[in-house]
Amino acid sequence: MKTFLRLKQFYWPYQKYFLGSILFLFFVTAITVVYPIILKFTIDDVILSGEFHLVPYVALGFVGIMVIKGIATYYHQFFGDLFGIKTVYELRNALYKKLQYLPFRYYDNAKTGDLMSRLTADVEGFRFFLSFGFAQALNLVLLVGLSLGIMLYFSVPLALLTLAAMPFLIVVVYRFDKEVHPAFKGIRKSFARLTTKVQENISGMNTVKSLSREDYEINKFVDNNGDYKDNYIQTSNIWAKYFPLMELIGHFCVVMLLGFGGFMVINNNLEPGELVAFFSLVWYIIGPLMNLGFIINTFSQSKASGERLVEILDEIEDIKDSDGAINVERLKGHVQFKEVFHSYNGEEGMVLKNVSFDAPVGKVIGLIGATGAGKTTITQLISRFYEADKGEILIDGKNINEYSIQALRKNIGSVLQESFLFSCSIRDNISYGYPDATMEQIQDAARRADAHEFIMELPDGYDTILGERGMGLSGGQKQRIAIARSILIDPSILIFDDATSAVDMETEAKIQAAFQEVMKGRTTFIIAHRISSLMHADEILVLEDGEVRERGNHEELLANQLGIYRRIYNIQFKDHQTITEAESKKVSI
Ligand SMILES: Nc1ncnc2c1ncn2[C@@H]1O[C@H](COP(=O)(O)OP(=O)(O)OP(=O)(O)O)[C@@H](O)[C@H]1O
Repeated sequence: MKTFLRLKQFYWPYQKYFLGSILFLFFVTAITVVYPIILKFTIDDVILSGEFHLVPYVALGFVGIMVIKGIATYYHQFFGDLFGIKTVYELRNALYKKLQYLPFRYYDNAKTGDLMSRLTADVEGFRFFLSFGFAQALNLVLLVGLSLGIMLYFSVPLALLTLAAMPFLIVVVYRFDKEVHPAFKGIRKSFARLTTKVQENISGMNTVKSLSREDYEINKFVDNNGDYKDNYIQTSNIWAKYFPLMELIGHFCVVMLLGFGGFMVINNNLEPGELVAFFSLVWYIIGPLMNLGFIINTFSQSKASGERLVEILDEIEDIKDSDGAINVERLKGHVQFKEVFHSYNGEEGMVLKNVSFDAPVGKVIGLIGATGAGKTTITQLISRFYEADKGEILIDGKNINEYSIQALRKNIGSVLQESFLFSCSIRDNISYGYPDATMEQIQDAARRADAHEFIMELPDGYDTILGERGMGLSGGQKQRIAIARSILIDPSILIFDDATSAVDMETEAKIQAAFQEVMKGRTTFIIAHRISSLMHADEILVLEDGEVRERGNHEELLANQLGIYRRIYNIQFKDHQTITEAESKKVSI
C-alpha cells in the first residue's frame, strides 16, 4: 500500500474518471445480479404459473436491461482507461524530469536498459492495474457481496454452504500472493537486464565487431534471455500450482449447492426457479474468485512496477540550488581552487588532494598528467557535476554553490573527447544550448569552429539529419560541431577535455586553430596528453595521483630538467624527432 500512497499525487487529480468508472461499474454489477432474479421470476412466476402471455414482456425487459448494461460497460471501461492513461502520462513526465536532474553520481552506476524498462514496461504495468486491475478487484467485491446477499435472501442454509469453502479459498489466495509477488519482481528485474544487454550491445557494436566477439555476445544474450524465460516459467509454475486448487474449491461449492439445493427443491423448501437463480449466482461468486489469481497477479505486477518507479522518484538529488542561489546572467570567468579535496567513493579513494590554482579571466590553463591523475575531475567540479569533499571553488570571488546550477552551467562550454550529437539536424545540434539562436548566429559559431565549410558541402547543409552517434561525420567534423555548439552559448569558461585526442594531426591543427579563435576573452581549461595541445597555455598544471606536482608556463616547466613535464616533453619530442628523421630518410631515398 505504501507504494500506492507514494504515487497518489499522480492518480488522485484524476479521481473524477476513477469515480465515473466506479459508478458505471456499480450499474454493470447491479444489472448482472438482476439477471438470475429475472430467471427466477420467468421460471417460478411465468412458466410454472402458466402465465405464458408474459414471456414477450420478460424477453423485452431482458433485452432492455442488457442494452443498459452494454452502455454502462462502455463508460466504465472508457473512464477506467482515461484514469490509467492520464495518470501514467503525468508519471512518465515526472520520471523523465527526475532523470534530467539526478546527479552524475546516479548515472555512474545506472544502466540505460534498466532505466528504459522502468519508463516503459513498469509504467505500463502500473497503468494496467489502474485501468483494469482495481476495477476488477472492486467488481469482485461487489459481485460477490451482492450475489451472497441475494442468496442469503433466497435461502440462508444454502448460502452458508457456499460460504463454508471461503476460508480455504482465502488461505490459498494468500499463499499464492506470497509466492507470486517476488516472482513478478524477478521477471521485471530480468527484463531490465535483458534490455540493458541489448542496449549495451547496440551502443558498443563497434567494439564487438572489431574484436570479433559476436559469438560471446550471442551467448551472453542467450544466458540473459534464458534467465528471463526461467523467471517466467517459475511464475507459470506458481500459477499452475495454485489456479487448479482455487478452481477445485469453486467446483466443490457447486457440487454442494446442487446436491443440497436439489434436496431442498424435492422437499419443497426451495422453488425450482430459486435453485436455477442460485446456480447463476454461485458462478458470480466462483468466477470472480477464480479470477482472483489474475487480479492478484495484476496487483503484484503493478506493486513491483510501482516500487521500481518509486525508487527513481525517491532518489536523492544532492546537487541542487542552495537557498537564495544567484541567477547571474553572465559570469566573468575568474576560477579559483583553494585546497580542494575530492573522492568519488569515500575517504580512501581521494582523487584530488589539496588542489589550488588561480585562473584569471581570459587566461588559458593547461592540465596534463597520466590517465587517472584527476584532470577531468577538476573540470567536473567546476561545472558542479560532483561536489568537492573539502576546500573551496570560487568563480568571480564567490563560491560556486552560491550560483544557481543553471546560471553556472550556462556560462561553461565543454568539448569532450567524444562529443554526443543528437539524432536531429546539424542546425539543431549546434543550437542545442541556445534554441533561440538565429541562423546567422549559428553560422557564425560554425565559422569560428571551422565547421561552416564542410557543413555547406553536405547535401542538406545545416538541415542534414545526423544519426544517434553523428553518423556520416568524421571524428574531427563531429568535434567541430561540438565546438560550435559550445561557443554559441557564448560561455565565459571553456573546457576542452581531450578534445583533439581522437583526431589526426592535420585535423588537430585545424581544431586548434578554431580553439585559438574561440578562446579569446574566455577562461579556458585544456586537458591534453600532447604537449603541443597546451604548450601555449598561460599556466600548465602537471598532475600526478590527484596532486599538482608542477606548475608554470611551457618554458618554465621545461627548465626543470628532472621534472615530470620535461620527461613527458622528452618522450613526445623523441617520437617527433624519430618521425622527422624517418620522413627525411624517405625523401632522400
Ligand atoms: N564517476 C566516477 N566514479 C568513481 N571514480 C571515478 C569517477 N570518475 C573518475 N574516477 C576515478 O577518479 C580518478 C581520476 O579520474 P579522472 O577522470 O579525473 O582522471 P583524468 O586525469 O582525467 O584521466 P584521463 O586522462 O584518463 O581522462 C581515476 O582514478 C578514476 O578512476
